[in-house]
Amino acid sequence: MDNSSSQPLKLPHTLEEKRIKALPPACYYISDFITEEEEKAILHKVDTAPKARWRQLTHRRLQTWPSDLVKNTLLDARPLPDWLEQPIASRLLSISLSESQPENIFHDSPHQRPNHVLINEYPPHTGIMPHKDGGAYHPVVATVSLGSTLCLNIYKSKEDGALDPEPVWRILQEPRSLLITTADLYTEYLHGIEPIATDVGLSEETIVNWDLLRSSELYIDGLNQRQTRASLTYRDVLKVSKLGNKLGPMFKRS
Ligand SMILES: O=C(O)CCC(=O)C(=O)O
Ligand SMILES: [Fe+2]
Repeated sequence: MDNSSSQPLKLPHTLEEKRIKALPPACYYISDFITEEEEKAILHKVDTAPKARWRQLTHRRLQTWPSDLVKNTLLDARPLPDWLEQPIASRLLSISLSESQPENIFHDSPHQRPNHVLINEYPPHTGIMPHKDGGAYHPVVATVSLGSTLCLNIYKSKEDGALDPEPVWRILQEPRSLLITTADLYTEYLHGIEPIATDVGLSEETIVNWDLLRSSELYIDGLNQRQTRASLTYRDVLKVSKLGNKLGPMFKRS
């Protein structure tokens, strides 16, 4: 493969260097987490997965690896396939929290690593309603974006429980970036993606990770024209069924 076009990755030594300071602790944004070649190879794997792997929703389609959850439980306890393990999961686990905390971001999760990947595909005009991820996962969410930039909105529930339709914060996610959200952002706030073709009003004032972007100059007109974006969401499912290992091949999906 021709690697001449790709820049070598400059990964940070610690996540702390890439913390989004305007957000409650702690969220991190690494603009160049994978190379263009790695992005291409992963997109190829996503696109060529067996048809039965896809679940088609009204607008969005998704894959789950190694499988869907049943009653918040992972029944299929097989490890992630190699193309989801390398380079993303291993790289994720190789970065320390900070100079004084050599542990990685999954060090205090039950399996000390992500055991589940959700792949979502968003053509332009496609989003995801504001939601919380719920109790099935350890509250660390690592999302790698492929193919296109788009804006993730963070919302707060009002006193009466209704959703405040104005996002409190907006995070821009570039292709090949990694976004990690944890703690309060996971449990107290909602997140969603607007079903639009162009993100508008982008600026240093409105985008909390503006200073961490790879190419903020692309958005100085305040606009981002979306292409199809795929996201890989890595999480640790708390409950893994022991029975899962014993299920016969009939129950297993390739
Ligand atoms: O695609 C994303 O970045 C968000 C996906 C998400 O929030 C979810 O699937 O729960
Ligand atoms: Fe979510």
